Amino acid sequence: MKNVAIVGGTGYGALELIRFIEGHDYLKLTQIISQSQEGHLLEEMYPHLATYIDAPLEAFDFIKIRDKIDIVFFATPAGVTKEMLPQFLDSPIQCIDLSGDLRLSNPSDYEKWYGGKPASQNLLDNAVYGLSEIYPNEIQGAHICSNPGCYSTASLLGMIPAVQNDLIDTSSIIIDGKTGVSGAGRKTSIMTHFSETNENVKPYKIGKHQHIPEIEQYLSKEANQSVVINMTTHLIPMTRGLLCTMYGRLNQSINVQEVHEIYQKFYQSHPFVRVRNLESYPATKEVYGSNYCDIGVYIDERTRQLVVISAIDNLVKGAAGQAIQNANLMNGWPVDLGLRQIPVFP
Ligand SMILES: NC(=O)C1=CN([C@@H]2O[C@H](COP(=O)(O)OP(=O)(O)OC[C@H]3O[C@@H](n4cnc5c(N)ncnc54)[C@H](OP(=O)(O)O)[C@@H]3O)[C@@H](O)[C@H]2O)C=CC1
Ligand SMILES: CC(=O)N[C@@H](CCC(=O)OP(=O)(O)O)C(=O)O
Repeated sequence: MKNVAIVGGTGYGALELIRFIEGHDYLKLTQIISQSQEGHLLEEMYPHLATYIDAPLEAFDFIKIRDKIDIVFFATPAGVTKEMLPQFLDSPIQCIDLSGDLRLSNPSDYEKWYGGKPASQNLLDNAVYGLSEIYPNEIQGAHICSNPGCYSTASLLGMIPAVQNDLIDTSSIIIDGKTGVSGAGRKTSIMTHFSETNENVKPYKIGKHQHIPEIEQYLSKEANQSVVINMTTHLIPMTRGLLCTMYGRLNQSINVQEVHEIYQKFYQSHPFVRVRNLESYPATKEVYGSNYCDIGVYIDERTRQLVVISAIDNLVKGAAGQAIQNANLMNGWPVDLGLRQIPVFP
């Protein structure tokens, strides 16, 4: 049994971590850390947790963590772990960061896309990128794991089989992304205000989304050449869910059956990526509350475009679920431990 702490205890990512840790055979939730609600019970804010958590929220105290915790999940906004994590470098505690602080290997990319000073090079060098299905060997035994962004997870799982198999012209990739409001976390804002989100679809962060350089970094790595993408993200009136429709121009004569077979083979040993049958395409409700990424493929014969559709729950495969999956990999446990829930439907 490993003792677990969560930092950022009152946020949405933390709530999902709690849900999965409760059902995990080898993880014991020992400490929930909150900078804003120290001393309070989580059920005061979240009555749905009544009877589950009886210990009060605690302030961050490295010494206390060092003495009793084996794994820390950081469900904090960008800007926090680059300051907090250096003190963990010399300890055996495994750290999993849900934020964007350690995802970009080039510090100048962080300054450009996130703003502010990047994490130290030492910290970046010590972190592995936690895209579970693609980098399981690097994640196994890792000390610090940087969990991917939600759009990055859906996009990379959707496009890596195509670029690794050289199916498309990598300069032609377009990603059309859509997400629900929980992607913005619990804090209130005009952006996610009910009356401005309900019955509305709005593009946001056009050309500026912080996941663009992350997707380019890992598509470039897998394609063995520099890849740039176009991605536009949209906020839609739902609570959870994220769907990316991706386009790339085919660079060879190949039919949809062959592409489908490539995708099926690519993910055959990965229980959380479900490649849909031909002519079946994923929807966010079909993965709601689960750690699945569902992928559908199509070829538009008129335009010779490969179309890949990828759906996840932003809070699960896009955040807390993948973080638990990474904890499983880091510790050599079955990858689906604590994550076997069927999606909630309807
Ligand atoms: N929501 C999503 O779908 C996804 C989120 N992520 C990332 O996961 C992380 C957590 O997201 P989410 O839970 O949705 O966000 P929330 O805003 O819901 O929660 C973040 C929590 O972090 C704590 N916090 C806020 N500011 C600070 C600070 N300056 N120092 C320390 N702690 C702070 C607060 O908890 P407290 O006051 O209790 O400490 C806050 O509730 C973020 O980096 C986010 O970008 C990644 C993928 C998807
Ligand atoms: C609706 C909304 O705002 N969604 C967020 C989701 C990204 C996220 O939370 O990821 P990181 O901050 O960890 O990169 C966004 O698009 O920025």
